[in-house]
Amino acid sequence: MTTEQLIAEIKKKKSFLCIGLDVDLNKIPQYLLKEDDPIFAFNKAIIDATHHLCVAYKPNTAFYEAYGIKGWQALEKTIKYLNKNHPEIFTIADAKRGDIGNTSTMYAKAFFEDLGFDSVTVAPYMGKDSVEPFLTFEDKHTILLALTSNQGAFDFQTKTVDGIELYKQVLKTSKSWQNSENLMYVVGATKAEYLADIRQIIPNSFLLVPGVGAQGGNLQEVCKYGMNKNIGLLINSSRGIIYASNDNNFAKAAANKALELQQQMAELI
Ligand SMILES: O=c1ccn([C@@H]2O[C@H](COP(=O)(O)O)[C@@H](O)[C@H]2O)c(=O)[nH]1
Repeated sequence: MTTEQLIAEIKKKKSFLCIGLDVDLNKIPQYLLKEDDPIFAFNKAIIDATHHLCVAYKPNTAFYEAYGIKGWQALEKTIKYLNKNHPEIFTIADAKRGDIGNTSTMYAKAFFEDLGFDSVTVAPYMGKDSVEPFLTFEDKHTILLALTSNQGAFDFQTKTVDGIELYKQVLKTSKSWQNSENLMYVVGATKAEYLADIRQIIPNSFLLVPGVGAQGGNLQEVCKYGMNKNIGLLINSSRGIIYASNDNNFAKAAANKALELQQQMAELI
């Protein structure tokens, strides 16, 4: 998907909501465990109930890898279902990859070509040659971790190196990489006070912002400092939406939570 198509979808739906599909078999309604593929059955119900309210879905691959081959098959079925039935929706494999160049190329092929995701999250720690292989894929997006939502972000990301905070160095340096127009960045909703500085460095890039909902990030704060002329934000909520209830009405409860966020977004656009 191109960035222009993503922007058009945001404007059409008046939503920049990304729903995280982080499926934990201990948290889903227990009757689904009787299905052949409970993870896919859960995802399908959530997608069917919420697709008109969001512009992106983000399965975190950890929640699939944890269930071995069955988990990976459920991930594959989920992305194929999305691409077939909702090609207008932006898909994010939250996999946080990145390695030496030839290995990164294989990661990129796995997520972009084999599975068919629009984007993948990548860690910047190994530098330019670990990220550039992802950037060579046309109309695919690499979402680089910049300033993450967790407490550990303060261990390294905000430390000063050569007179500049490391997360700012990641933003500045990555702009010089080949095909950097295919970059987006992760900034945690819990770090909203950093967004004005971040927008000075990358005014036009899209930001994936996790941390609204279960982690306590504030949607209005994020929008105040992080929104740009094209909105430029994908706000993710995972547990806060998909586990709104774990009874027979879980999909409806998820849709109600998604609607609450979408309505708040519509007022901010
Ligand atoms: O900085 C980051 C980067 C990624 N995540 C991921 O986003 C979701 C958040 O889930 P919630 O249930 O809405 O808290 C999850 O997959 C994280 O691994 C993040 O939280 N922060």
